[in-house]
Amino acid sequence: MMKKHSIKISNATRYYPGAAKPAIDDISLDIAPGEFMTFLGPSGSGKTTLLSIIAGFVGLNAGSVEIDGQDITNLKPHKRDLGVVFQQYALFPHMTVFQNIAYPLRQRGVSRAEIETRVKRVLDLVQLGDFAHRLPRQLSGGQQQRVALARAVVYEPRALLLDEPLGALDKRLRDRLQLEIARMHRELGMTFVFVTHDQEEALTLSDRIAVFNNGKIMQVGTPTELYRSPNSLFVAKFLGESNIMEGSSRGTNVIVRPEHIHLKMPTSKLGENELSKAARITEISFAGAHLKVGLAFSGGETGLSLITAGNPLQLQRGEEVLAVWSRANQHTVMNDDQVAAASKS
Ligand SMILES: Nc1ncnc2c1ncn2[C@@H]1O[C@H](COP(=O)(O)OP(=O)(O)OP(=O)(O)O)[C@@H](O)[C@H]1O
Repeated sequence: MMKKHSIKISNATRYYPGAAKPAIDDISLDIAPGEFMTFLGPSGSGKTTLLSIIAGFVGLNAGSVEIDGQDITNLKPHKRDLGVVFQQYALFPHMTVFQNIAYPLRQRGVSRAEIETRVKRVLDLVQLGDFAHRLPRQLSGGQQQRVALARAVVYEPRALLLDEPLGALDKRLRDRLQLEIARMHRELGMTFVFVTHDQEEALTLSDRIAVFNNGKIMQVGTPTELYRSPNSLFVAKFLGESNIMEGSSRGTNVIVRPEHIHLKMPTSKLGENELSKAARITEISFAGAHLKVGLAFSGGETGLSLITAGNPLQLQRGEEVLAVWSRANQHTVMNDDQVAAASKS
């Protein structure tokens, strides 16, 4: 188990040359020692820029980065002692797997015997023990990326920064490597900062997720917190499907997750803490254990209900129903611009 390190970003702002608005707009974030932190957000929202700021590849116009309380804002990348893995594997093509992984150790003047031990250990960690003498071109994409992971952790950096490391892989391989990355994080106990635009990947892997939009972090929280209590429409939409309705006060919206919407006959009586809206069924589709029921609410919004398969009500497309949910399962959120404005401190 390695020593665990914290990363602190304070009021970070970065303009790319000539840009009218910042790629990173006054972001502050604390990453705890040993935490698996994911930056999640749409393309262009600033995830890679913030990761590159931590790595030292991109500078800041304002703000600071600290590791364990030490200010590293002006430290050169190679002095930061951070492991980095990008989407493209960037292995040395003429070196074997062993030589690739040994490279950062050789550069640091580690002894031959120690190199032998450490490379073996990380090869086992990424389950490539039998591939030490192959060249990168003799490996699959997934295997190459495992070599890149091994090379990034072999010198025991203070944290591992991963920028869409699974982005170039097909879905099946992606799922497998996700599990391997989760296992590596558990076994190493190291701080991981992981960039993705794939919400499922973020929910599977992360201790906490920072949701990016337009150079700002909209919300930071555990997967459960973000899913159950999103603070904005943006976060609600980005993490799964929701029913979104206008709230009772101005500038607010009410959201309810599809699994919390029950369907009843239009004349049904409501319980004390139940709320409802009239709706017409636009679609019914089978999704394994659930039926997915598409809805058109009376107010014009579209919605979705997930009900356990079996269809006891014999629902039909075109039918008028009552969409019902309990008060405890609805969340009132502010509009996105109000949340973004409030996040500035
Ligand atoms: N080297 C650069 N020069 C100028 N503008 C840049 C540069 N790199 C990124 N940008 C801009 O900064 C903003 C944030 O980009 P960034 O790559 O950080 O987003 P991202 O969330 O990582 O997106 P993606 O998921 O597509 O990688 C974008 O508007 C992008 O066009």
